[in-house]
This record gives sequence, C-alpha cells and structure tokens, in this order.
Amino acid sequence: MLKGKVAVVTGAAMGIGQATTELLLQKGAKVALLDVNETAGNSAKEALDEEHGAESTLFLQCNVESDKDVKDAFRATVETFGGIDIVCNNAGILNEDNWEKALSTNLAGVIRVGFVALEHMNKLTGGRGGVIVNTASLAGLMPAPVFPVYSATKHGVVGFTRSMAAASVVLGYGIRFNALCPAIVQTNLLTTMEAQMGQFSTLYHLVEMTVRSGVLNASEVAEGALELLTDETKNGEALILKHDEKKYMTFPSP
Ligand SMILES: NC(=O)C1=CN([C@@H]2O[C@H](COP(=O)(O)OP(=O)(O)OC[C@H]3O[C@@H](n4cnc5c(N)ncnc54)[C@H](O)[C@@H]3O)[C@@H](O)[C@H]2O)C=CC1
Ligand SMILES: CCCCCC(=O)/C=C/C=C\C/C=C\C/C=C\CCCC(=O)O
Repeated sequence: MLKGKVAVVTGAAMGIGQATTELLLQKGAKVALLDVNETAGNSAKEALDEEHGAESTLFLQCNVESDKDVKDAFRATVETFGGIDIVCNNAGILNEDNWEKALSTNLAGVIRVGFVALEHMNKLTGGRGGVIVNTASLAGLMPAPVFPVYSATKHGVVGFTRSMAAASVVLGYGIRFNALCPAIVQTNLLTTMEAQMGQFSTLYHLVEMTVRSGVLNASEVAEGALELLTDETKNGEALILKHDEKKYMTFPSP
C-alpha cells in the first residue's frame, strides 16, 4: 500500500510513534525515525531491522524543540531516501509544572516540524506533495481539568492542522494535513502521568476513573493514523479514537 513512499515519524522511539513506524514499514514505506532519546531510538531501529532490513529505516537523533535538529534530520532523510511523502508529527510530552517546555515541545515542535516538512514536500517548490498527520489528543477538542496546559497545546495542534489544511487548498501545496485525537493510550506517557500533572495531580482519581472504563493501545492509534494517511478524501479532519469508538469531529461553522 505504501511501497515507494518515504515517511518521517517524530517521537518514533516509543509508544504511538513506534507502533506507527512499525505499521508504515509493514505497508512497505521507508521510515526515518526521529527522537530525542538516542538510546531508545537505536534500540527501536535495531528491533525493526530484524524484520524489515536495515535499509528500510534511518534513526536520527532529533529534538523537535531545535530548528537545527529538525532541519538536519529532514535533510538527512531526503539525502538517504530521495524525498518525503508522509510526516507523522507525533512527539509530545505531559509536563504541567514546566508549562513552557510542554508548549515548546507539543505546539512549537509540531509547527516547526510542519514548516520544515513543507519546505521539502510543497509541490510549488519542487516537492512531491503528500500528507502530514499531527498527533493531537481528545484533550485538544474538549476541556481537560486534569492537565490544562497539555489540553491548550493540543487545542493549538488541532487549530494549526485545520488552518494548514485550508492554506494548502488555497495555495496549492499538494499536501493534506489531518489531526489524530486519541483518548488515553497505554504508553509510557500514561505510566508517568500522575507525576507530570503537577498541581493538578489531586485530580488523578478522575484519570483513574477514565482508565478503568478502558484505554486504547498504541497499535490501534497507529491504525487511525494510517487511515488519515491513506484516505485521500481526508484533509483538515480531526479523527477521534476511543477504546470503544472511532469518529470524525464535526466542527461548528462560524
Ligand atoms: N498516551 C496517551 O494517552 C496519549 C498520547 N497522545 C499523544 O501522542 C503522542 C505520543 O505519545 P506517547 O506515545 O503516548 O508517548 P511516549 O512517551 O510513549 O513516547 C513519546 C516519544 O516522543 C519522544 N520525545 C519527547 N520529546 C521529544 C522531543 N522534544 N523531540 C523528539 N522526540 C521527543 C520521546 O523520547 C518518546 O520516544 C504525544 O504527542 C502525546 O501527546 C495523545 C493522546 C493520548
Ligand atoms: C500523559 C498524557 C496523556 C494524555 C491523554 C490524552 O491525550 C487523552 C486525553 C483523553 C481524554 C481527555 C482528558 C482527560 C480524561 C481524564 C479525566 C477526565 C476528567 C473528567 C472530565 O472533566 O471529563
């Protein structure tokens, strides 16, 4: 399905990014894994190499907070694989104490990666076009009293995604932009959640209540990403994923 396509996945060393990388490889894409965690990134690549061959992947240490890291990683991906068709803009953190870092990673990081991707993929400037999926969250579509800063960053990701999708249509970039909005997923983020909730950790019982009713696993989220990547009718969409439901967000018109 994705034979001949080249993908970049940020936050690819663990969790949803790792599961998405695995699925893209199964579908025949070549994948550049970008992650700030070099040890975890190298292990993820090593594990994938056994099944998919070392030439199908590239691990690049990259902090999405750094312009230089992101530009260097995209350049290296193009040099190795010849172009870029798909970007999964997935790296994200929960950190209600250090809210500037949460903003810098989750929102500025997504914008930074999006703009560098645009330089390489924009059909108007010699790129091949393609599709970008930004990982937001269900907390980007509804209030989340348990982590207000995280929720604000993810609302920003949804707004940026929808606006870039509209810009792409008007300006003719040849790139689709969609947002993935999962509810709680069983990953490292979840296991460290209480500690990262800062002053809102007194509300952790609300998270526990939500978790008891069911959580997604990372592979289910990867399948959602694949739908947004491959369905060419989808642009400017927010796909909501819950453990027992999948639906597209209906936004009010102004
Ligand atoms: N786990 C959950 O319940 C949900 C997570 N999400 C979002 O999904 C995305 C992935 O989260 P998970 O897989 O759960 O987390 P995770 O903690 O398992 O994996 C995140 C990966 O991103 C990397 N990363 C963190 N900061 C980075 C940076 N500055 N530059 C590059 N890489 C960086 C980490 O090293 C790690 O490999 C995030 O954007 C998160 O907000 C959305 C909805 C639910
Ligand atoms: C570690 C970060 C995990 C992020 C989880 C996420 O992105 C998904 C959020 C899903 C749902 C929305 C947020 C909160 C759910 C928890 C408690 C709900 C509180 C009660 C309420 O007001 O609805």
